[in-house]
Amino acid sequence: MTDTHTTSASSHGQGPFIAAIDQGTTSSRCIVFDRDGRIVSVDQKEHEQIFPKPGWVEHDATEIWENVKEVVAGAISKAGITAIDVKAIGITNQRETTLLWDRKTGEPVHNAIVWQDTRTDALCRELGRNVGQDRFRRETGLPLASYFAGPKIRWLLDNVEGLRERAEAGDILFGTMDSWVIWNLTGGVNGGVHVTDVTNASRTLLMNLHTLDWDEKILTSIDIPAALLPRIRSSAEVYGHTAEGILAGVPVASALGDQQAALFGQTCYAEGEAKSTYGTGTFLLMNTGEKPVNSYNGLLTTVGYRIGDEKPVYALEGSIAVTGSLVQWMRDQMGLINSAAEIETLASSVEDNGGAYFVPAFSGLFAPYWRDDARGVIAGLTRYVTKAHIARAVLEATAWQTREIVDAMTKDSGVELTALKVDGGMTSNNLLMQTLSDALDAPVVRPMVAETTCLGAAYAAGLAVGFWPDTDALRANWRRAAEWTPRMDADVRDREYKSWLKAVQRTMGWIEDEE
Ligand SMILES: Nc1ncnc2c1ncn2[C@@H]1O[C@H](COP(=O)(O)OP(=O)(O)O)[C@@H](O)[C@H]1O
Ligand SMILES: O=P(O)(O)OC[C@H](O)CO
Repeated sequence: MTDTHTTSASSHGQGPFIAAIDQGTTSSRCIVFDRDGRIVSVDQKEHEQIFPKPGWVEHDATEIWENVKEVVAGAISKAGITAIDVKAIGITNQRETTLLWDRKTGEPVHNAIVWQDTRTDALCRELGRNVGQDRFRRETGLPLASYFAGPKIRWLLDNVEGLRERAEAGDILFGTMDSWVIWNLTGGVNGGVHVTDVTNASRTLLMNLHTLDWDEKILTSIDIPAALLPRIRSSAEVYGHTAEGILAGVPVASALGDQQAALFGQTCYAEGEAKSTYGTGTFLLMNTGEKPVNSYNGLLTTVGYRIGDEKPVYALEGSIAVTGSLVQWMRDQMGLINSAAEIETLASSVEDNGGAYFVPAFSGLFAPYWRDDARGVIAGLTRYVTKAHIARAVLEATAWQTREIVDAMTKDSGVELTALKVDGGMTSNNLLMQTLSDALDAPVVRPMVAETTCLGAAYAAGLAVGFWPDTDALRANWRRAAEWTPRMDADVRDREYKSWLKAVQRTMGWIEDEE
């Protein structure tokens, strides 16, 4: 278990406090915040990544729930507080990761299928032929891709013996990790509430973006029974109360997908404000106001957040599947570095990439291409290239992928980014942040509290229970911690970007229909 940024509650007065749970792709964490949005305590625990076949990624949801309980107890005890000091709990989570469980026993029927998993490639192609790509984009704001939850549910119904009959009888519940955590927190088999929030529901391919309810026609065409589905609620309201444990009786008062939570934590409350989060993957979201904006350049239209009965706020999103996980791959699968931080030292030992470009299309390519048939390549290899050049190419891959998203965002929204707000684990890498600023030709800024995902969930929960009065009070908490400005010559930037785009083309069409 890791324990970072931990301070005692006494240095932040006597509270009260808000706790946030972030159920992420690699770990679960709980952070306690004070009224100024400062971190009081943190506890975090990683869970196993299960890779049963190439392209398949699963999590054990029971292990995740045990870890969630442990980190909540850890963060509360490190803060030296009790349930009385905690006014609400907020939930944020890895999105799209899909779980079905038995309503009566609380047992998962299968491991959770993780957002990165590509097992539904062929199913998506079949649905595209039978139902049509445009239909999904129009109603849900999303392209038909293995990334989203709907096809994963259908795969489980088709592949776990007897499951469809149990689902049709109403014995099975579906949830993304928000629903699983909330259901368990609020009592599980003893009356747990089965809900999701509108941001998480907007990632299923099953929610109509205009009505903000499940779309019956789409459910019929993917062949998913409505009896499985949770009720869709706003992102900030009291769903129920914690049934037992260290926080028994505390209201569970927010849920947002982690990227939307980061948008909220970065206080992007005005149209045109954007943030980019650098974790396992990278996700750039721009607030587009009260109406969904269609994308014609490969971005997703999604719900940004909805506070109680207020109008929903929409966002355009550019999703990149592999950024921090490429650094993990260099460490765990290749053994070229011993820690994620070491990639900066290795990459800094050379001036440039030595002509190498690494396109990590491990789960196909997400935005702006949405190509399930792509797979990773390292292009431009010669005998000159060393592991240090590859390390540099790994960092540049994150920067150029972001540049492609920013270009698409400008085309779709008409908004030129004057600066990019960043957060997430990779932003501790200075070389990467400088490379990003160079690739974008724009300043990159990081706030004082880099844990914006948990902060956003805490903010939404705090608004729901009146701990903070309004979003203006939250804006006042945002403080700049670091800024990087562009240093690269324009002609070098143009040449490098062109080479990157050429390398991207080399990834496509690797997987053929019959595979
Ligand atoms: N100094 C660093 N340089 C590059 N990548 C890093 C560095 N530190 C952490 N990472 C990457 O950041 C990711 C962890 O960030 P985090 O925001 O905790 O991710 P998540 O919320 O997706 O689990 C890991 O994939 C790790 O490889
Ligand atoms: O858990 P993270 O931070 O890797 O985020 C995953 C995203 O929500 C996937 O859409």
